[in-house]
Amino acid sequence: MAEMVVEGAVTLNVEGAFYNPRMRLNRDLGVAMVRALGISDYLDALAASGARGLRVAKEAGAAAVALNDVSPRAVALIRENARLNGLVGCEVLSSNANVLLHQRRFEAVDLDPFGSPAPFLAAAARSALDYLFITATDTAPLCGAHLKSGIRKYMAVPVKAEHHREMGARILLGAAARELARVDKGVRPLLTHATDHYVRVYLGIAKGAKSADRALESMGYLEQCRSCGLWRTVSGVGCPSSGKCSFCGGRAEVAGPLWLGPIQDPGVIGRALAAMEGSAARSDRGVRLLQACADEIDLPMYYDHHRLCRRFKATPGTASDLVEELRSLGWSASRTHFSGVGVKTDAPIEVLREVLTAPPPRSGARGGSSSHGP
Ligand SMILES: C[S@@+](CC[C@H](N)C(=O)[O-])C[C@H]1O[C@@H](n2cnc3c(N)ncnc32)[C@H](O)[C@@H]1O
Ligand SMILES: [Zn+2]
Repeated sequence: MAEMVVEGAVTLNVEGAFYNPRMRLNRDLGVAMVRALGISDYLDALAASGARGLRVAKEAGAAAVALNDVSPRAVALIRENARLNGLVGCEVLSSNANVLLHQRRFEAVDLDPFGSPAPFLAAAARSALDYLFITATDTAPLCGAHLKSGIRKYMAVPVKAEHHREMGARILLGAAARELARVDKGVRPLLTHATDHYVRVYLGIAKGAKSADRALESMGYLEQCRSCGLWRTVSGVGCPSSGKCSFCGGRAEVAGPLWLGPIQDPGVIGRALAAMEGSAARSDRGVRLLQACADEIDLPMYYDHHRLCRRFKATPGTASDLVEELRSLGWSASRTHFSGVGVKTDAPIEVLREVLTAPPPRSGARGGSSSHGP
């Protein structure tokens, strides 16, 4: 029996294999990124119905696309769907992904597992020559809600905090960077987003021990205050934590190791935007998400505007007002795709408190005369 769906430029029979229509945006962006990066040799390592890999073959024009799944039913469907869409040139494989990834090398490897990608990271780090794309739907372990599971899967301690979505992305990026470093490869995140129930990262890979060493310089820890929400980053392999918040004296917890380096490449994202704008699978949400990722300032973590206002007993304006006020004082600030109420800034927390608790009209603070400018 056939259960047909149309997604992007392909028609798929998804009867008896995993197919999640809510992941369409994830696949739309994947196609746009493959086009933006000009990838010609791509492996969909956990392909299910083949939705992702077949769309890459059809819409991104990648010359050599391989699709793999360990399930015989999935493999039969991938073959059928490849035929149905005139994509008989695609290679269909039926291996345990870890065996395949140890046996062969691909320009780009895409991991889209059930839950955590952790069981596949080591083999994928070996196989991927230039690009590694990873989806993780185990957001509770990544973000700190299931602490022990996070530690087991990613050998890192996530701290549950207001910026938990970015915490999850950076724990995943850190785990990938360390796996790649083990095989003398350095990593450069090109696009990172946390959307709906998953985190998705697109990594560029640079070969060589020196590249790996350079990438590991972006690893570190995050000291997080339980009381006031202040955080500070600590780069390097050791984490000298006082255990005490320097702002309010509250208890500070340590998260990590995690990735503290840049997570977006606006140049690549701009090309993905152009690819998406010109494609049949253009989606408003996809365009908005890419634009937001390109526009956010690339510093670790963000504040939740509502929580900041509650903490400082401030009358809430909007997150955009706060961004504008910080910018007018000379600080870097932006909204973030991670949260509708998130604010990223390099301003210290003292400045945030002053800005939020300044007597109205807050616009009186504009004009750049503050002694707190950078
Ligand atoms: C979440 S689904 C993939 C969804 C697909 N990428 C998409 O976009 O529609 C995960 C797939 O991984 C397959 N799988 C699980 N463990 C595997 C393994 N060790 N090797 C290969 N395939 C595996 C499952 O059979 C399942 O079809
Ligand atoms: Zn504090």
